[in-house]
Amino acid sequence: MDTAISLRNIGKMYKLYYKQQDKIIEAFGLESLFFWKKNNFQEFWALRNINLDIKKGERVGIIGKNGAGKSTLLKIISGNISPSEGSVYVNGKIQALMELGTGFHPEFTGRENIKSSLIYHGFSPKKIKQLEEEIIDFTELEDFINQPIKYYSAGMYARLAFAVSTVLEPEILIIDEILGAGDASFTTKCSLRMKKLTQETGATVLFVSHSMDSVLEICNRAILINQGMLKYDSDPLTVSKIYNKMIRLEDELVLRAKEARLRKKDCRAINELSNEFVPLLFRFCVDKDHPTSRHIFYKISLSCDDNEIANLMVGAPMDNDTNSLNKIIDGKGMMDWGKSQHKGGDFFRAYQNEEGIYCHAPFQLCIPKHLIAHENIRLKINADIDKSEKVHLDLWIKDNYERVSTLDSSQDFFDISLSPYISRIGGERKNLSENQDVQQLEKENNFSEVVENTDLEENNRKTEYSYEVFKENNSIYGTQEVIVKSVDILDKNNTSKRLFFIGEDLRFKIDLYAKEKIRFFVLVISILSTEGKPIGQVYCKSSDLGINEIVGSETIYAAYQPLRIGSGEYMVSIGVFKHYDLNVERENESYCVVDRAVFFKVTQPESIKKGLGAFAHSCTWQYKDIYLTYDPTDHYKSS
Ligand SMILES: Nc1ncnc2c1ncn2[C@@H]1O[C@H](COP(=O)(O)OP(=O)(O)OP(=O)(O)O)[C@@H](O)[C@H]1O
Repeated sequence: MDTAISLRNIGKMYKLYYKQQDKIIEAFGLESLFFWKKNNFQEFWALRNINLDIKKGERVGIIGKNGAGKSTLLKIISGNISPSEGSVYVNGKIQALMELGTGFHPEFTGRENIKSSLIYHGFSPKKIKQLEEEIIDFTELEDFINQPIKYYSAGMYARLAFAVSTVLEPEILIIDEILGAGDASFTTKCSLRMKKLTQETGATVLFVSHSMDSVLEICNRAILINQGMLKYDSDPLTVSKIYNKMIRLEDELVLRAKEARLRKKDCRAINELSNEFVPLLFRFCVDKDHPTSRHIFYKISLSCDDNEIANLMVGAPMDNDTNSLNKIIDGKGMMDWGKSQHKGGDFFRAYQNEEGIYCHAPFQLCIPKHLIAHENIRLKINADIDKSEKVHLDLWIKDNYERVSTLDSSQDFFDISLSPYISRIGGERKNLSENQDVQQLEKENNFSEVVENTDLEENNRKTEYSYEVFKENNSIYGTQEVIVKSVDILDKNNTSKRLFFIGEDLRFKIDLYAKEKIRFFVLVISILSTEGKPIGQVYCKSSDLGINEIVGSETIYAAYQPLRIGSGEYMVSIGVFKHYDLNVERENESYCVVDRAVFFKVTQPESIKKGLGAFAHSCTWQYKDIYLTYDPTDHYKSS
């Protein structure tokens, strides 16, 4: 039999206790105490519906964002925790290198730890002597081997743990992140050893790492775990491309969400994701207190002009993750959401009588702040509504839930315009958490992150990078006889983008507007680092473009073909000046300057592993009368 691991319908549910003492009470078996409310926890599915077969000799990389469920999966396979549902079949002796600090004694020296591990595994004294030297040799820790390992760095520890585990010739080797602590040359050494192990002894390797390079180097198969589900299973290159694309799309969304909010000189790193979104609190309810039947909900999403901007797979793992922007709110005994379920690959929950004291089934979806006033925001719901009663959809606006729609059983897909409602949230200054349910939840369940204080009015932006936005952000100055009406950043397909690769084509589209006739102006674009350091400046006179006068609207493009600046975040100032003299220090008189209020980001193509530096300069090589022009961006483009 060549199967090493087989997982069928694996799911892992953690009980999240509302109060710490509930956990302790259950752990000590004191549930019978009269004052303890039974079932005082939330069910949190960290993994669900995982089906996976791994053959002997495969080296499988497990990829996914933080909190995706990778470690939970490995712990289930290694037997550290048991699954809540499904079956695990493991064929072979497992060695698991999971967390630093496990397996070794901190007070023992490196050598003593090696010996005790080998003794534990029943090797003869002669074999121990031979393996001890082999391990020390592999770790290159000769100088430290007689020191207690409590003084070891994470990298040193990783070397020792890896070397010991691999000489034990495991049939299945599980490695979770630990090699990340080592340096690049050590990773290569480990990679070779793992390949040897799989080829010579048919060992199977499961490997978790955030480093895509290590996965590509070590593995011959990769799986992508996202929000507790197995999303892709293919060769490492394909899966790493899908993963990188997923990360890039999220990056792009954050950049766009961020851009409408950023003020002059306010160029913090993109790390406060949740600050860029407005939570919308919805609920399902019926005319009575509780539904009399079961109404099934599958997927709920928000879209803007048909682009999905938020989605919630109801019933899928982590659908009630309090750290998520989009989630159902399922306080037990408070809400009427049934348990998370799945059938034939579809996840769902029922809205049913759970005797929740709030008599409804609430959920939250987050909308990027700059889209709150958009005229085409729609809520899409896949559901199976029982015909015995109507289910209402309400949205929390000002101090109340307001009815947005009523869902009846004649359809299973609902497409509801939200714009009339959420534009009113735009005028709302109140903290959503003044909602009584949410307050109660926060109090009882520590769900403080369910809703946050959102200064909605202030973020009620019209469009991205428009004159109105610049003005509201105090990012504009000048006489305004000509104004920068809007700015967009386009790629070579004219798609609006904020995230570019070095060597890609980037074009600024600048819409100008003059109420009265203006005969001459100079357009200047200045790119700066987010610390304010000038990176590059270009300018152009209107007369050079054949513009003899401007009245009304005109569009001017500035193309960077190719973009030569290196990885990083950049801000852009765009100025329309009356004249532009490079030889004077003081600022030239301006019609309109958009000051450091347009942002974009540059990354390098994933296939390029070397750091490309701050600027992709071209150069001409010469040898005697041979001239050879080398443009690095030609190379990046083909990558
Ligand atoms: N003992 C636990 N109790 C409750 N929740 C847990 C527990 N262990 C993990 N979780 C939750 O399960 C989810 C998956 O966690 P896991 O550690 O498997 O993710 P991961 O993909 O390994 O993340 P990372 O890359 O950050 O290590 C997370 O939301 C985590 O908070």
